[in-house]
Amino acid sequence: MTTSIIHINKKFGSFQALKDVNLTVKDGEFLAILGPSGCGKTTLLRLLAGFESPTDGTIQIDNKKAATAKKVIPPERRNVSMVFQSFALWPHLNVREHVQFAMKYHRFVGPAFKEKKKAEERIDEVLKIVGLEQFGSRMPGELSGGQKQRVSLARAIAPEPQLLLMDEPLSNLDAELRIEMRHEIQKLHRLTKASILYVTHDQGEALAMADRIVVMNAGKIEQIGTPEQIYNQPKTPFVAKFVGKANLFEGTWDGSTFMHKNVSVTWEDCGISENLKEQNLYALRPEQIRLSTSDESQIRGTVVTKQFQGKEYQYVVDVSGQEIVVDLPLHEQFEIGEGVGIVPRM
Ligand SMILES: Nc1ncnc2c1ncn2[C@@H]1O[C@H](COP(=O)(O)OP(=O)(O)OP(=O)(O)O)[C@@H](O)[C@H]1O
Repeated sequence: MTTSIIHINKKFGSFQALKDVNLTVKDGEFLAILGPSGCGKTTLLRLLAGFESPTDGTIQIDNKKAATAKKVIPPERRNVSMVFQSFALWPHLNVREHVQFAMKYHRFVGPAFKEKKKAEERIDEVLKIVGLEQFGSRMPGELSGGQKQRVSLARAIAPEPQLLLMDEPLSNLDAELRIEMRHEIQKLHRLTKASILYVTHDQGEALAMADRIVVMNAGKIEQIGTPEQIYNQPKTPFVAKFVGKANLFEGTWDGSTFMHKNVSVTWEDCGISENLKEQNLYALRPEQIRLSTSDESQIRGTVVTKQFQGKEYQYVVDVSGQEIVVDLPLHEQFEIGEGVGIVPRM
């Protein structure tokens, strides 16, 4: 099933939350919507679920118009399920009843599941998929955060939706559990073969799980691409900074050579996107820089902070007022106050 978002605009009063958004979710694809707080991620998901209507534009699900400014097909008539950040469980239903309820009231449940025995088998199956086969009679109040999120995943996949919408499903879990659940969600994607639209502000989650990432900023799409394209070839300064935490240097490009704006330093192209070149920028991620105490670089600065990160040290170097972030292996140590040169690792 393909879902298309065509020239979508969404206004709340005079505030425009989405600005001419165009996007296609391919059949079976895992698409992450990545962006900072308030950029419009949840609004986009709510439009797809049918909880909001667009101010302008069209949403097409499975080649049918699901929403325009004039007509919106309600959530229960779309073959779509949603998983919420807050789990959204019903306090009076046990685990098994949550899944049962979703299957009973989901209009698209296949005829096979309408038969009681088949429905019971399907409930057993999904509880097994999410690892809750022993917890069927537990009430939500008797479950941990991770188990609650597993219930909401089971409830969402039970009716076999073709599009699964996930709104920051892991953000209420602790760091270790989040990493574990990333694997679970990927497994679930393989098993269900549903298209997944996964909203997150965590770049690690998006890079780890998605087939493609849509980076949003202030209601607009900045870039769409595979995790590798987004990380290695950011097209805009925002994507370079938000996803790769890149340092941006201003200068001029002459073919494949970059000349720094203030000092006579030239750098060869290490895969900078054409769009950044057109803006006369050179992006270097923290791990693409080394520091030097010799005079091999004229871009000189002073180490202002040094933080131990386990596998590396992270330094901030002040270069004429610009803060350059650099990650160095443990054996390349510098001290706060030390004068250093910035050198790309080619
Ligand atoms: N019902 C509403 N009425 C008015 N403004 C709204 C409404 N819903 C969302 N907004 C505004 O639209 C913008 C986008 O909100 P949205 O919830 O989509 O952002 P988000 O990217 O999901 O953020 P977060 O990561 O913090 O959840 C925000 O500025 C928000 O304040």
